[in-house]
Amino acid sequence: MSENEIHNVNVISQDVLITPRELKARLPVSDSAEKTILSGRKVVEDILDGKDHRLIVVVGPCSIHDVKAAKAYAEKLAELSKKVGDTLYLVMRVYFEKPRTTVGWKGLINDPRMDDSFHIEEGLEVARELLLWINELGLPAATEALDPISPQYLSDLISWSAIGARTTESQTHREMSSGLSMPVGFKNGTDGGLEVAINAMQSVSQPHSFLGINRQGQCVVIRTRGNKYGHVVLRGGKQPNYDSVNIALCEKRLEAVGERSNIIVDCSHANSNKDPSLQPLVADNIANQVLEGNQSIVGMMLESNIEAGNQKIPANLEDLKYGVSVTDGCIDWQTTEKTLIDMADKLRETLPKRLSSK
Ligand SMILES: O=C[C@H](O)[C@H](O)COP(=O)(O)O
Ligand SMILES: C=C(OP(=O)(O)O)C(=O)O
Repeated sequence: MSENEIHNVNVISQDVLITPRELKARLPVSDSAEKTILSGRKVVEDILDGKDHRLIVVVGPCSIHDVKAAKAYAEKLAELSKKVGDTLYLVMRVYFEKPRTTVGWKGLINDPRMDDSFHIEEGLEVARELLLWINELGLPAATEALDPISPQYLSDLISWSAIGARTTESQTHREMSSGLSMPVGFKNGTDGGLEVAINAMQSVSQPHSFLGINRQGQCVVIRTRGNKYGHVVLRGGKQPNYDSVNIALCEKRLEAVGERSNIIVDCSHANSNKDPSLQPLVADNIANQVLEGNQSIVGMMLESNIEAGNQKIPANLEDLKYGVSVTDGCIDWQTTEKTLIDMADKLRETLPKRLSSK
């Protein structure tokens, strides 16, 4: 029997990729980017440790598809950060990898030209260049860690990572998270199940040994220390789960397993019934819960872009509308700015007091 009959039956081809070391040598971390990354991780850790009174706000496009628009968005967010930074710590959502319910465009790394040509090496390079640029602007970056190999190429530039609702239960993602250098938020499951996120937190805080790649691109056994900065991100399921009852249930579950009560609320996805225009209402509800004395909400997430809504990827890419999401619908810039300024104004006096009573 020839080897071809039992090997790679469904594989068409394999392309050797640039190594993480080569890509990093081509696009090294500059001093100013490093400063942003170190301080970004430190502030997020301090908030999770109850040492910084601010709320973490992960805000930005559902996915990045246009680098020019992403940079224009980042410039606006960096300006806004100066206005609300005493109360809200803004981290830009820079999501390059999209987990799909069935099939669809999987993001800028997988298919940077958005034409099913899947130039993944180009995608990694474009992603790294953009992350460097955003960090050099002084804005920390957040992303979803979906592919277990891509962090070797990019995660040195990330200050906060999410594990998505579709992968929180996956052992591979928990192992990877146990070795990531930044705090990691675990979404509840798409059905609303909280246990998967609670279990994930318990798993990632422990050391793991698993298969991965090193900087030279070799297959290695990675042995990790465990990540002490896992936390829950409530994103809703069959129903929204940002209300005070669901927050209290989550607090009780965390307490029962001996985990710190740190909760980020995703105002989008099932918490807004996938209607982006509802996100400011969810954000306002969160602000009210904090005003009323909630101690465990440490942040929130908003899907926001330059323009509102979303668009299908057109056959002719020249027909793409500038600044509009090609995945989930987003709120526009004006709404984002108003939502965050209102929230900061509302919480400016309360948040520092909350810290002293924690
Ligand atoms: O945030 C993005 C989407 O909700 C997620 O990637 C699933 O998208 P889909 O259901 O359109 O595939
Ligand atoms: C896919 C996302 O969210 P979730 O995993 O909650 O569906 C996302 O935030 O882009």
